[in-house]
Amino acid sequence: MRNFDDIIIGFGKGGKTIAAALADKGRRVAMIEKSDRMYGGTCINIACIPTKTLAHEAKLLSGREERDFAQKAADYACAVARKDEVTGFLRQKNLEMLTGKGVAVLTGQASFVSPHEVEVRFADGHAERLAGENIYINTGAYSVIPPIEGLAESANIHTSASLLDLKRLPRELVILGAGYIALEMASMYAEFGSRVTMLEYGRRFLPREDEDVAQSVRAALEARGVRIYLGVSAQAVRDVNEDGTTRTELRCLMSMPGGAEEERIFRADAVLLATGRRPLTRELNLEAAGVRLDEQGAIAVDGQLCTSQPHIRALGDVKGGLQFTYISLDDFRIVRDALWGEGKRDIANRGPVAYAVFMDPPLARVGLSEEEARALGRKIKVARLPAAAIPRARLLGETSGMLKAVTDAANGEILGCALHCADAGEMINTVTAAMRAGRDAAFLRDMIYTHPSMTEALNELFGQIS
Ligand SMILES: Cc1cc2nc3c(=O)[nH]c(=O)nc-3n(C[C@H](O)[C@H](O)[C@H](O)COP(=O)(O)OP(=O)(O)OC[C@H]3O[C@@H](n4cnc5c(N)ncnc54)[C@H](O)[C@@H]3O)c2cc1C
Ligand SMILES: NC(=O)c1ccc[n+]([C@@H]2O[C@H](COP(=O)([O-])OP(=O)(O)OC[C@H]3O[C@@H](n4cnc5c(N)ncnc54)[C@H](O)[C@@H]3O)[C@@H](O)[C@H]2O)c1
Repeated sequence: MRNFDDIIIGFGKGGKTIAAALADKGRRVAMIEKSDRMYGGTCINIACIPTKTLAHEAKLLSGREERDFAQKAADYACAVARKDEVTGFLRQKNLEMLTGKGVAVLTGQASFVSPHEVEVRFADGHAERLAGENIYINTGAYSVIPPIEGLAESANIHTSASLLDLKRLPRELVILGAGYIALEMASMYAEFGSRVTMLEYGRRFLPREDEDVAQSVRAALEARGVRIYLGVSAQAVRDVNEDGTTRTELRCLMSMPGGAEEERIFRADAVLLATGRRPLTRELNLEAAGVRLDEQGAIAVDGQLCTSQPHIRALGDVKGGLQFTYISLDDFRIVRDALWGEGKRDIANRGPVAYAVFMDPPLARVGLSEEEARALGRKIKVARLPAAAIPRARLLGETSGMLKAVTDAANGEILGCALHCADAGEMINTVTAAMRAGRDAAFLRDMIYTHPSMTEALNELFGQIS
């Protein structure tokens, strides 16, 4: 059995960053990653980077002259090849980053044998045990597969990971779900040339957003031909052979006004399950380590990410809560502060955390929505601006969307901001920085922004309410 100071399970954002930092301190570190296709973790291999690479390619292609489906499919295959190039490069860089620091990278599946011992099972079937003084769990999340009859037998069912590897552009893509993954995939595949249908179980589109923002997003998708159905429950799928092509039929129950339900069949060349992701703990044999889960099945942690075993910490998606790469990175900062800093960082003091959905145009938000602020009983001022009013949006020809700000009516405190416009994913960071620094609406109103930029729209947006 090999002994290490620190064992990291899972090559995710938080895990690889803490592995590198520990190695820099001269500690003996082992990184266990179950797949040689996953060095660098979910983000660079099967999530953020490949989706945004494809989304970028899709946008470039959508600006081209009219093409027939065969040409669009050929362009899509080239985009997938470019995506593979980008992820392959980053995967190798990530591996070299750790091995270059002397971290022992073991490619096998890890599970606990005892609180300080981990077994690694390699692809060829042999196993090795490692002992570690401290252990960091960073195993991420898995895609939820809803219990729908016939899913396992169908040839056309995908999670986000397998869809990104599909070399053939689907003519008809049906997406179950209308969350983050669904929005990005719907927007991107519609731009590539697929006919996209979203089937969402819930009855409200984007229930966490204000109605006007959700409507703006819906209108942008529908303008690309995306069909959106709410209150849909998929019952069964089956494959049918049509002209030598295997297509999939989804039998669904649709909620009708008045409470009735109607059956409807949707046909697809590919079906994406975008129905949520849950913490991946089931392969870890956590009972052997005495590590407890919370009610949601995530690893239970305290504010500094210690599990029920103080020498074992959990970072990223596996500990529940927000599932973003930058949260996993912030988890690393919390651990760094606990190990070598002042011990003041905590999951409760991250400050405002924004998100961006990289559809076209992107949607980004930080802080409270108008509905949330009102539900809290806050006296608020609300400002709205159509994206079409922004000179840069005009010159880009990207005039769909809207901007919205929510502030405290008495003191101008910025409570929240939702942006659905070109560059929203960049602009939101400016608003987040102002909120984090405790600056008010007048600060963003009077800030000198570059021109012509999308961000300068914050002058006008916050000018309406301060
Ligand atoms: C399609 C998609 C798009 C997304 N887009 C964005 C985005 O634009 N921006 C954003 O911030 N977030 C995005 N996310 C979320 C983001 O990818 C995750 O929140 C983030 O990658 C989680 O990182 P992590 O550190 O928890 O671990 P991960 O990066 O998930 O790493 C976990 C690693 O552990 C390995 N592993 C698991 N079990 C074991 C085991 N038993 N033994 C050994 N190894 C194991 C896995 O193979 C994996 O490599 C997206 C997610 C998806 C699915
Ligand atoms: N840009 C980003 O930051 C980004 C992009 C993609 C994903 N992510 C992360 O990945 C996580 C997972 O994304 P997601 O979109 O899978 O989850 P999600 O939780 O955002 O959305 C899942 C949706 O599927 C619906 N649903 C569940 N079961 C269903 C069923 N059987 N039929 C139809 N609809 C059903 C839910 O009502 C919900 O609207 C997100 O929470 C997010 O943190 C982030």
